[in-house]
Amino acid sequence: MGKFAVLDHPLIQHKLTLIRDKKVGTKAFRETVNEISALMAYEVSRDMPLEDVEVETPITTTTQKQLSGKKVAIVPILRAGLGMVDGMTSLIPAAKVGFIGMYRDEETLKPHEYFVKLPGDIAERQLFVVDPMLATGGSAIMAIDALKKRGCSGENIKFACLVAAPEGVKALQEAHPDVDIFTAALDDHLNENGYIVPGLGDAGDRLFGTK
Ligand SMILES: O=c1ccn([C@@H]2O[C@H](COP(=O)(O)O)[C@@H](O)[C@H]2O)c(=O)[nH]1
Ligand SMILES: O=P(O)(O)OP(=O)(O)O
Ligand SMILES: [Mg+2]
Repeated sequence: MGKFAVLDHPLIQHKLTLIRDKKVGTKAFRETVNEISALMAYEVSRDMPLEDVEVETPITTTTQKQLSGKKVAIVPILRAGLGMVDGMTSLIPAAKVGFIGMYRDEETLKPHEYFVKLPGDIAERQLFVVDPMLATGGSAIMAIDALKKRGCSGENIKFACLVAAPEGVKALQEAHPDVDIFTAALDDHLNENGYIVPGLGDAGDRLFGTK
């Protein structure tokens, strides 16, 4: 089974509390989602492999560490996942970005894929799939299905969200037990409309000012 981690760094917790407030407007919501995503990138990338490299400092020659593993791609699930991209790339600037567009049917809560655009070498990369909300888990499961269909291995996929519902974590772990899951908060439950409680509402609408 992949790792499941709640990233409880105080700065992450504090910033997440700020954006749960329904009075927070689009600008502050977007900026804070990016700040949280940067802090999460730091934790999510913690086990990236290193190799020794020789460096000549002004004083001497020394053996130090540099990143050695697979190149990274960040894969936001549109729209809401877009809000996490700038924060992630602020820490991993060389990452490529792939896009999976998905919306949830409001009645059935089933995800519908409407767009996929990925780097050509996606199967060779370490992937960070991002979506602020893991609710039923349907969108994340379908996005990871789409990546596996294109040759990506679950061991190279990490899923990061801001708020997860227990129902979504269970569904994602059952569907993709090889994928690590990181969240800033594990909330209580889903309501009858498929929204996370207490949650923060519809992340896409709050990020882009729609509805
Ligand atoms: O409280 C919520 C719940 C869901 N969303 C949006 O839906 C998908 C995730 O839903 P799944 O049921 O896990 O497929 C996510 O992309 C969000 O955009 C939300 O914003 N707020
Ligand atoms: O999952 P949805 O339907 O909320 O999509 P979006 O992220 O575009 O708001
Ligand atoms: Mg939405």
